[in-house]
Amino acid sequence: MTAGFCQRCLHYAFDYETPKTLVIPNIGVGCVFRFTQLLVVLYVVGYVCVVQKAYQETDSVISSVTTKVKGFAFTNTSDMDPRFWDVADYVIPSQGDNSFFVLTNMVVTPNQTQSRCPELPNPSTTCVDDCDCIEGHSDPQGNGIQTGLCENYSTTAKTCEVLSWCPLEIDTKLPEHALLASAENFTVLIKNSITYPKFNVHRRNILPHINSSYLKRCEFNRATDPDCPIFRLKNIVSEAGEEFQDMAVKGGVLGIIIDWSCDLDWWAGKCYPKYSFRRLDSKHPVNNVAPGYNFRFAKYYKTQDGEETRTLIKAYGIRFDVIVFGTVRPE
Ligand SMILES: Nc1ncnc2c1ncn2[C@@H]1O[C@H](COP(=O)(O)OP(=O)(O)OP(=O)(O)O)[C@@H](O)[C@H]1O
Repeated sequence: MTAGFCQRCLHYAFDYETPKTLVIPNIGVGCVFRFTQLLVVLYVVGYVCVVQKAYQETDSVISSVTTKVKGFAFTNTSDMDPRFWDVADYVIPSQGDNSFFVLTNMVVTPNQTQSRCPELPNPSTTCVDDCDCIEGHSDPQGNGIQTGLCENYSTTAKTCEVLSWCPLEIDTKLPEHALLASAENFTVLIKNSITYPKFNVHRRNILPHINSSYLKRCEFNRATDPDCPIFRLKNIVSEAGEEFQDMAVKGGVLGIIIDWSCDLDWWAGKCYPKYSFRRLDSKHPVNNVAPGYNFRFAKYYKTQDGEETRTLIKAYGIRFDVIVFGTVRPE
């Protein structure tokens, strides 16, 4: 037992081992072997080194974006008094976080006061007498808090009365053609500064060769003015493959994508913004439930006798989100 153990130890310590080379003189096997070697070399040199440049360190972009929209519109419809619009009227809010919203269509309900009025008729608000209405009941889909009374909405319909801002908004009256159709000719200046902190690279999309007189008159055009940071809204929407007037009716979200991927290798040496545009809210061709983008806001007034009134606006429009991305590859 002990002798066997000692013998195994001696073999382990003093046996000499060497691999034996087997040569297979066969063209087919040789071709497969060389082809596999070639694939490995192509992957390492071609893809990892040349395409991916995996030998380089990379850094991600830090960016700041500001926008300024310009343009005027004039509306003269039967629903509203003739009205002139400038940027302070149609960009809501006036400053956004990497985005700006341009009002294109709306439902306006003027002269609302805090009072009582019959609800808009629908299966849950129609009533025959007061017993059908519950005092204090409020439905988030409704327009106010029920008073418990059943009132005449029209000569043919009775609905539960609500405490609310009356008269109530009737948003089925959304104009079929966008009210601010001329918003397509508004322009936006996008100022974008970026930093790659690891490599101390700073750039802005107003490139060094752009002077103020050029900035006053230029407009982005992929062929003729690819460096101009002023974009016409219609062109942004059409480059995203959409029709401005269609999108303006119910609103939507559009992405302005700025790619700052830089390669600072001496033979590449480029670090310019590349612009692209795409619609971000899903426009499903079949399921067209709840399309577009809208929200409500109000402007408040006081009448001469001190009563508070407001104009409610259900605003439809296009929100433009500026999305900046990129990585830098240093020399
Ligand atoms: N949306 C836009 N469309 C066209 N030009 C624009 C737009 N926004 C700014 N500009 C022009 O770009 C230049 C730089 O704009 P910036 O906002 O930095 O300066 P500004 O003097 O405050 O501009 P302004 O007083 O004209 O609003 C100005 O000549 C300005 O008129």
